[in-house]
This record gives sequence, C-alpha cells and structure tokens, in this order.
Amino acid sequence: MNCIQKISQDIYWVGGNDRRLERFENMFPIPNGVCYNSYLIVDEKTALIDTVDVSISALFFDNITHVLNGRNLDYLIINHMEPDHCGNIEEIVKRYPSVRIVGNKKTFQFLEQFYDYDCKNNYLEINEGDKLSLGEHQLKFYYAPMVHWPEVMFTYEEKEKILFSADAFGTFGALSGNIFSDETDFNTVFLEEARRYYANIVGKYGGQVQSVLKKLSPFEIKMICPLHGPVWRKNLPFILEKYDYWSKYKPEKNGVVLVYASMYGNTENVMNVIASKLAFKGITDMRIYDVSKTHPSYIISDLWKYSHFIVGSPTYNMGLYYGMESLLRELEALQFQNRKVSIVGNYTWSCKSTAIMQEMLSKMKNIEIIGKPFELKSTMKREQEEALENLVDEFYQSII
Ligand SMILES: Cc1cc2nc3c(=O)[nH]c(=O)nc-3n(C[C@H](O)[C@H](O)[C@H](O)COP(=O)(O)O)c2cc1C
Repeated sequence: MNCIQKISQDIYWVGGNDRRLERFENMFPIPNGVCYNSYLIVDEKTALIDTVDVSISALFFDNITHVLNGRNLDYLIINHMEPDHCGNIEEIVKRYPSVRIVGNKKTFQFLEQFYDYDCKNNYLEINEGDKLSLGEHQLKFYYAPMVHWPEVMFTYEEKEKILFSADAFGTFGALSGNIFSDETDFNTVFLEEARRYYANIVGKYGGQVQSVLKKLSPFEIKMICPLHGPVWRKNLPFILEKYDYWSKYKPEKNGVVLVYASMYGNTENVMNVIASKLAFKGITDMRIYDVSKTHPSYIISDLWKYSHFIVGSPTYNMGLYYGMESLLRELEALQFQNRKVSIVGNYTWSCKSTAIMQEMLSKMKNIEIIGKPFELKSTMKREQEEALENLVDEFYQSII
C-alpha cells in the first residue's frame, strides 16, 4: 500500500521511514529512526529527485507507481550518490528503460564504482547552472561539493522556488505523518537530532556549507526539501540561521559541557564539584557526560551548541583513557573550533592524560585553554581546593 504526501500541486513526497535501523552509517544511534526522502514532480515530463535506501524499496515503488498512474518516468535526478539514496537506481532503469539519469561527472563516476549495472545510455550529464525543462517546472542544478560528498548538487525548481538540498538541512528522526517542519513541534522533536546530524555528518565541511549558503543567497527560496527529515516551508530563516551558526563553528549558547572519563569515580567527582561550583555562581543549563556511557555523537552535538567545555580524564597505559582519546580525535577530524576549554587530568604513578589532552586540544583551531590544568593524584585532596576554586573562577570569568 502506497504512502505518499503532496508537497505542492505537482510535487509529491514518495519517500519512507525506517524505525528499525539501529545505527545510521552503522555508527550513529537513531532511537527515533530516520526517513529517506524522495520527490516526484509530475509535469509534461516527470522527474524523480533521488531514490531511497534499499530497506524501503517495496514501499518506494508502490509510491512511484501510484503517483505516475501509468505514466513513464522521464528523469531521475541524483543530487547525492550515497547508497541510502541510490539503492534503487538499477530497479528504476529496469522499470523505466528510457529514463534519463541526471547527474554530474562525479555522480556517474560514483555510480559505476558502487554498481555494476551498465546504464550509460541513460546518462544525462549536467554542469553547474544547467537547466532542465519539465514543462511548467524548470530545474536548475548547482554543485554543492563536500556537503557532504564531492558529487553533491542542489536542484532548484524555479516555478515554485523549491530547493532540493540533498543531505543539507536534514535530520535524524522518522516522520510521524507530518511532512512539513511547521506541522511538527520541531524544537522538541527534531532540533537536537538536526544538530547531532549536522555536527557529526556535515560538521567537518563548515567552509563548504558557507560557500553554498553564499551561492544560494540571491535566490528566493520558498521551500527546502532535504533527503532526511521534514520539509521546510515556513520559518526558513530559522534553519538557515542554524546552519550559518553550525557551519561557522559559532556556539549557539553561552554555556558549559563537562565531559569526563573515570574508572573509580575520582575524576567524575571533581567534574561534579566543578559543575556545582559553576551552578553556585549562576551558570545554568550545564551538561555532564561520561564518555564510556554516552555515544560520542550526542556529546559532539552539545559541544557544537555550547561555548565552553571541560574535559577530565585519567591516565591509561601511559596514555589517555581510550574513550576520551577517541572523542578528542573525532573533534579534531570534524574541524571543531572556536571554543574555550579547561582540563582535569588524573593519574596514580605517572601522569600523561593532562599533557595529551592539552596537545590534542591545541591542534584544534581557536580552542583557548582557560587556566592551569587541574591535576589529581588519584583523588582530590583538601590542599587542592584553592587551586580548583581558582580554575573555576577563571573559567567562570571567561563565560560571563
Ligand atoms: C589499565 C589501567 C592503566 C593505567 N595506567 C596508568 C598509567 O599509565 N599511569 C598512571 O599514573 N596511572 C594509570 N592508571 C591509574 C589511573 O589513571 C588512576 O588510578 C586514576 O586516578 C583513576 O581515576 P578515576 O578514579 O577517575 O578512574 C591506570 C589504571 C588502569 C586501570
């Protein structure tokens, strides 16, 4: 049974949800599932914009068949060649042998790398700014390299001023019937997941996102149709502003995330003491995470949101506790920048954690280390209280 949505007079959502998948990219937990969006434009010519993951192929073909209602599919536009959107190209060509597959040079290169099916005769290669007429609807193609793969392009529909934005402006989370973000309680249901999706998946490519935002700025956009999550129709400035902040690595909020590793609870204890002292001084809405408990994608998402953070970790095998090391490596790989941080190290016989955290953080762009790193020798002693108080003071002053 088909399950479609109309997003305008001639444009249909023919995607679907997956609430069974445990991890997106086999890495990121998705407790609220995910949706794969695909859009079908019905005009003098018909055009499908991207396909879906193979996990929902049966539903997808029910949807297309229903909307086409016996008509042929003339074009398949591939904005993004990642398998969660491309799993059905071969089946599309088998069902609609005359379909023209619209993509750029890199799209076709990737298509041939992933799939053996030879459909070269179907290719319609476009360049930046090329136009395709469907009748009343005119499509224009713009490259959006590394948002978040090199072949990515955006398709702009000129009549209704709709931007088909590939993975940009997407979010984790399945749809609950409502296709438009303004029909959802977006801030409660999706915002945290949209940030987690951005920070972890697109986060590394802030510069490229900024270039695309500049490229789009002269266009009038009435709707944004991403490949995951709800469609943006009202309140477009809200998501555009979020993207501007996220891609500039600009914190959305003055606030603190405390992240620690701890085996016996002593580093954890100091992090709690620091948070309590900051709370006493008036800092609100802090977040504390144990790297062994919380998936890094959630921690990274909050680090993207807040202006300040504190890291605490014991020494482990003359190195840094693995979970903390992995988190800091991931942040560096994501080009995380523009934050203020303080450090808490712990050890029993030879301290390495403090220096390693310092070194890893200093490799990141514009990460300012506040105060003298606070070091514990197994547990915090009374005579260290003044030093901790001083660090908290300095850290507090850097927030207000
Ligand atoms: C497997 C293992 C390796 C460790 N390696 C070191 C080390 O190389 N140097 C050191 O000084 N302490 C090392 N420690 C000790 C812890 O860093 C130390 O006890 C610390 O105080 C634990 O902090 P916590 O109470 O927050 O877990 C190691 C502990 C474990 C279990």
